Amino acid sequence: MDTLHAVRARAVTKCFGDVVALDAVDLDVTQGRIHGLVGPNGAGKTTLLGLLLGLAVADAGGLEILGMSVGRAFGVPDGVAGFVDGPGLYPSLTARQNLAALARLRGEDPRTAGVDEALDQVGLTDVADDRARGFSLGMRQRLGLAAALLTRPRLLVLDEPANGLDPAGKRHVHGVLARLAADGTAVVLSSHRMDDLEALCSEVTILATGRVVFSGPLAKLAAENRELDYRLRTSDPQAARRLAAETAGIRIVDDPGTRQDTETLVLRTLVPALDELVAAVVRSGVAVRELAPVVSPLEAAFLALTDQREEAGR
Ligand SMILES: Nc1ncnc2c1ncn2[C@@H]1O[C@H](COP(=O)(O)OP(=O)(O)OP(=O)(O)O)[C@@H](O)[C@H]1O
Repeated sequence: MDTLHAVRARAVTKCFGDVVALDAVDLDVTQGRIHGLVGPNGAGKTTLLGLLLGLAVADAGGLEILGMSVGRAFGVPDGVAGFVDGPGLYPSLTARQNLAALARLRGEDPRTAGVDEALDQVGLTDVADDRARGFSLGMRQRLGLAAALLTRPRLLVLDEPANGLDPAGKRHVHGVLARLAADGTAVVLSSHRMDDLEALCSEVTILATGRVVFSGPLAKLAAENRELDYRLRTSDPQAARRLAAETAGIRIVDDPGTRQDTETLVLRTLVPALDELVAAVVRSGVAVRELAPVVSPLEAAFLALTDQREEAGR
């Protein structure tokens, strides 16, 4: 048994009729890590999460979850919790009653199952006695997460967990996931929010039309040899523009978002040339007031890799 891997998928394929939802997908998720799944609509994220939750079985390939080979049986594997397409809740029960009912279904005493602690962790203590029927999408997501926490999972699987969350709700959920990972639980989540993925995940898998186009540490994407657009604001925009034009490997690009803003330059370049420019700007007595990528490295990689995929498929 491989104790380090919470998930090990090899060449997993899943079709719905003629649609190949997953095409020979490999996925490794290490225990104690938060692993993000990202991809355009229809890329296969929910299908893959569904396989991890035992909601469907693969047509081909090998899938090991928490060291156990998943065969052709449906059902949530031991130690796994989570949900896709929103959590299943009893609308007529309160938040607390929902969790108590789930504890009872698993044969536990609801008084000692950690119901109140779970509600507290996701920030729902104040509405513990309100019926789930009246809950917003974000509150339902948080209650679903609390239900998953009750099972003390070793693998937590979540489809778009930040959907509908307000900033406070998001802070709660991010905190819960980070604590779970610190305690050794593996978390696999999908999201369209690059900022959430960057804040939470140590690893990401980018899917496009059912295929893995990148899988690995986020840091590797940042370090990939890829040009990014950077916004540079200085105390002397004209001097900065002149220096940028003189620096090899830097292109000044027109950014529609800042066309009115003559103070800011948008530069397309690799990191070493950017370093050279910043040093030259500072040497010439000009202050750097702001320097940031126009889109994050993850988003840039996502756009580049998923575009490539579409080009290749044409
Ligand atoms: N039950 C199903 N029956 C038929 N086709 C399906 C079914 N589930 C998924 N598909 C198809 O499989 C492909 C992958 O869908 P999936 O829902 O996994 O993508 P996704 O990456 O989660 O997309 P989104 O970001 O829109 O949620 C799509 O083409 C979808 O239409």
